[in-house]
Amino acid sequence: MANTMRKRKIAVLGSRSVGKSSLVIQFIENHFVEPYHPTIESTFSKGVLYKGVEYDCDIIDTAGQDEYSILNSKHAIGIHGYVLVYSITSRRSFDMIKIVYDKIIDFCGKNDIPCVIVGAKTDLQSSPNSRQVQPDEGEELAKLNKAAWVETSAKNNVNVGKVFELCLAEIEKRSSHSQTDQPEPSKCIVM
Ligand SMILES: Nc1nc2c(ncn2[C@@H]2O[C@H](COP(=O)(O)OP(=O)(O)OP(=O)(O)O)[C@@H](O)[C@H]2O)c(=O)[nH]1
Repeated sequence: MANTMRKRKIAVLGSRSVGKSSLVIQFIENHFVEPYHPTIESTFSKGVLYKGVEYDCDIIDTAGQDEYSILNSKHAIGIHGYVLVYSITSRRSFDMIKIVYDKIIDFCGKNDIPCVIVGAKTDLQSSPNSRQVQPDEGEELAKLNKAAWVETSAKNNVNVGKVFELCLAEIEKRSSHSQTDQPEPSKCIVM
């Protein structure tokens, strides 16, 4: 029988401890992990039915980045879409999104990429003064970068599935003109 599932590779990036693994694990395994275990790198696979099409998604949960991290080429080459995560309780992690986004754009030599910007840990906003990034700031950044945006709580399982649906939508929006399932090759040369 022919394999009709479309393969899509999605990389999840952002600062340390913003909730990348928790988001991915809630999506894949439907539970929340309270203790913090720094990620080295893990890849998860899941079949996702979106708009009547079955996608075989590889989701790459990366180690947290900082200003000085060099973008790993395997997080840019062969990747169809990106999930860039900040915590709504950390202004610094929000600022990091712009840095990581620009690194990907530079590496890929494109004007924009299929991307969802995610404001994580919304359940913490009930504690006084814990929200450092307002929803309209997230939305504005996404608009500027032609990306989708959503706020989530992995803890309460809010909007977790939506992140990956939005990512598939961003991927499909850009690939609708080409019939290929391969991401566009990077235009840069790695010396
Ligand atoms: N309250 C709350 N805590 C969360 C949420 N998501 C993650 N956390 C907590 O935040 C901490 C870090 O979460 P991780 O998912 O490990 O973060 P990460 O971005 O994968 O971290 P690195 O592996 O260092 O890159 C853990 O203690 C989680 O339990 C959330 O939605 N709400």
